[in-house]
Amino acid sequence: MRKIKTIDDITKDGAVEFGNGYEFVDKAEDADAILMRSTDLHGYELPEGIRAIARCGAGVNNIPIEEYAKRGVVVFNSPGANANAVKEIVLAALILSSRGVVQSMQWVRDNAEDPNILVNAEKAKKAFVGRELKGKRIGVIGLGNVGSKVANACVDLGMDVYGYDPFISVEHAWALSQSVQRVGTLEDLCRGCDYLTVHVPSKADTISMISTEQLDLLAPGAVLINYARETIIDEDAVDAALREGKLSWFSCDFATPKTVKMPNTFITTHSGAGTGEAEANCADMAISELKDYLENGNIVHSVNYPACSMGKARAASRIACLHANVPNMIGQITAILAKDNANVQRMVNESAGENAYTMFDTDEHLDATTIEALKQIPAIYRVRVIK
Ligand SMILES: NC(=O)C1=CN([C@@H]2O[C@H](COP(=O)(O)OP(=O)(O)OC[C@H]3O[C@@H](n4cnc5c(N)ncnc54)[C@H](O)[C@@H]3O)[C@@H](O)[C@H]2O)C=CC1
Ligand SMILES: O=C(O)C(=O)COP(=O)(O)O
Repeated sequence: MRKIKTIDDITKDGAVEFGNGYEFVDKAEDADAILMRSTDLHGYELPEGIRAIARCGAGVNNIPIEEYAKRGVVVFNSPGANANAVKEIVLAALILSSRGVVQSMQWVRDNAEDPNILVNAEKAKKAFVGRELKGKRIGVIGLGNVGSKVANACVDLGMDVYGYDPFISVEHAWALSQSVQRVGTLEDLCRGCDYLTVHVPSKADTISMISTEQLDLLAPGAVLINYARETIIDEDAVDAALREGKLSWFSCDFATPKTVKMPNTFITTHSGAGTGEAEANCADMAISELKDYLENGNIVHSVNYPACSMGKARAASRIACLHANVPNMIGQITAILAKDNANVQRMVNESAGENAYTMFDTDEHLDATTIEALKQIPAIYRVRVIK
């Protein structure tokens, strides 16, 4: 029986299904793998037995992925599985930031006792006059799973859409409408925008990427939308821009001690991915990633190890080595296998950044001393006997 520990409510109704051969455990100490969402694992004491973590969702800034890589723990996410949910809430934010919908509804509630409300509403409505999105200029920062969908939807709304993403994938470049105009610098993107929306991960080069310098380039009375992470905007700069009227509105998904005090701001409860469909998509993807890794050693959608696949484990034995991406690893591994006279059927070696993965099938089971010798190679973080 393989054992799974869940952290966070993976779905609203609690339903998560791994199928035969798996059971859920209460303590991470008893588990082989963790299925989780947004809990911050920095400072968490990860038990030695954990081999893999799957984050149901896109952002992994809540997980110390490099530290875990060095401990031989593969971290997965579920790219794209919640992107449509985020796209839809960003479209809502665009409209709510432009049309006084919430304020007008509030007026109606506040005047519910007025017997002449129908007539008085006609007089009140001028306070809620907004502007249309059609023809306005929007800058989209990050054209990945969410950003590319948002950009295309804004084209469909008749907006003048500009995109900035120096690392755009070929897949997302293909998916982008030809009407989205790509620009080469953040400054060129921001210049003259009526709307700016951010869809980048939180990492060293995106922390506070929207600050006074960028806000000053926007059109007067622009709208800023942040459904990515709170760290991406400089909160003091956004607060000042709102108070000075440089920004007319700010919509974000992150209630921080500072955002909650900002004027002209709508804040949701980190609900960008909060649909039943997104929860189910993320859980399905994360569960199949964990199962393929635990049962076959295959790695799909990892954020700290390379993709690597040898299909189902059918040979007598399958071994996986998680190690540093340094020279002569294959030489050292095969030298140990040669000593054991092991016949390797297939071997795959892949690397990504500082980390690498070597997986091989052999005709017979390796003996314990061979496995121990593999573990003793200095740059090896973990050896898994999958079968
Ligand atoms: N509010 C919510 O519930 C949700 C928030 N998110 C956040 O949104 C982020 C984006 O999500 P996805 O689009 O699914 O991720 P993704 O990985 O598909 O796309 C991110 C894009 O940002 C680009 N990028 C990276 N660094 C950049 C930089 N310095 N400048 C410009 N572009 C840069 C990448 O090249 C990539 O195309 C996630 O990392 C997460 O933090 C994602 C899903 C739900
Ligand atoms: O996918 C992401 O990055 C998100 O922010 C969604 O997070 P959640 O699963 O709603 O905790």
